[in-house]
Amino acid sequence: MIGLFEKIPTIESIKDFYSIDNLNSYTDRPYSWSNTVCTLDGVINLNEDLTSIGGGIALKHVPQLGYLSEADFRILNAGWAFSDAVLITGKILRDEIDAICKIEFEDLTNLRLQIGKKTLQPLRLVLSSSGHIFNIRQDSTSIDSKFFENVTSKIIILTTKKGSDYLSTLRLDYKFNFEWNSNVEIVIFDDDQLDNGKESIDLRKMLKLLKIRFKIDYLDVSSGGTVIQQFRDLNVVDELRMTISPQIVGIKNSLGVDRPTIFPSTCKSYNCNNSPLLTWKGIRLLGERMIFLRGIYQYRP
Ligand SMILES: NC(=O)C1=CN([C@@H]2O[C@H](COP(=O)(O)OP(=O)(O)OC[C@H]3O[C@@H](n4cnc5c(N)ncnc54)[C@H](O)[C@@H]3O)[C@@H](O)[C@H]2O)C=CC1
Ligand SMILES: Nc1nc(O)c(N)c(N[C@@H]2O[C@H](COP(=O)(O)O)[C@@H](O)[C@H]2O)n1
Repeated sequence: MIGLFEKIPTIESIKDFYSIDNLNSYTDRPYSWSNTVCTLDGVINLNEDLTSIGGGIALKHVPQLGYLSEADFRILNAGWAFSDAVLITGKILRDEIDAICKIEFEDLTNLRLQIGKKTLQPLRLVLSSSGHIFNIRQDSTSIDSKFFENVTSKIIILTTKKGSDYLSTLRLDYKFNFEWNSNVEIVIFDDDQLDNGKESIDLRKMLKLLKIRFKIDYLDVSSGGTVIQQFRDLNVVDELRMTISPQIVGIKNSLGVDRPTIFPSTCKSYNCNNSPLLTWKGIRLLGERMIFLRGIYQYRP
């Protein structure tokens, strides 16, 4: 259960840490885990620029510590390798212009095939009620998006009628300079549920559709805290997977703007009798610095 990771975690160590043997999916939803790297104070994006979060949170550019971020990225990819689909959000695509969410290690795509997956890459799912899934500069007449460049593995955009209408207007207003081909599918949900005055997709309905229509048995939720928290409050996330980066950064950026966190303050209020409890299934330490956690949720009425 407890162990050390190598500087570049080996495929054997990864299988040992993340194996999904003996974990059954459900009839009406996928088995799911969240996948996050955060600081000790729970921050998941320093919000200082529009680059990958590995740079700041996972200490990518700190002298002598860059290997921590490389290991974290490999573990992130490993979560994707064991999944049938990866869920991110429009917010992520707006905040991280480099986000791609594709497995970048050949031994991990091989591992997928060994464990019976039919494709080299999992489906990529984008949740966005508004359809705002691009970072559009004000002065721009075209849109760049690494995520939508050369789409060779399937992307599903989970949105509302309003979001889909917005995406249609974008197609007319902007000259798309990326491929928007038959590998991209838009699924429209009823927008009858309101959250703080904004349309919000019913996540239970979404999960049922993912399971029944898209045959997704294992779902990696690589989204931010807002979505993970909704999953937890609905008791539909089975595991917490988290890399803890050894730094404390404060919940506001240098301009005083709030940073996103893994546990947002809008979370339902629990007490010690009904809070979701975790059992640690795996704990790994890397270089006396970074901690990798894998815990199973126990929900209590
Ligand atoms: N460090 C890490 O591991 C990760 C960091 N991030 C960072 O976290 C930030 C995003 O986190 P959060 O602000 O918590 O946002 P989030 O990624 O949880 O997404 C929130 C957005 O998703 C959409 N959404 C959420 N629930 C929905 C629902 N039920 N129906 C329809 N649409 C829904 C809405 O557009 C909402 O604005 C970004 O800055 C990103 O870079 C994101 C993922 C992982
Ligand atoms: N757990 C974790 N570790 C990292 O190092 C990360 N960058 C993230 N971020 C999430 O992963 C997705 C983007 O990955 P790519 O940079 O495109 O490969 C996106 O969901 C990020 O927020 N998570």
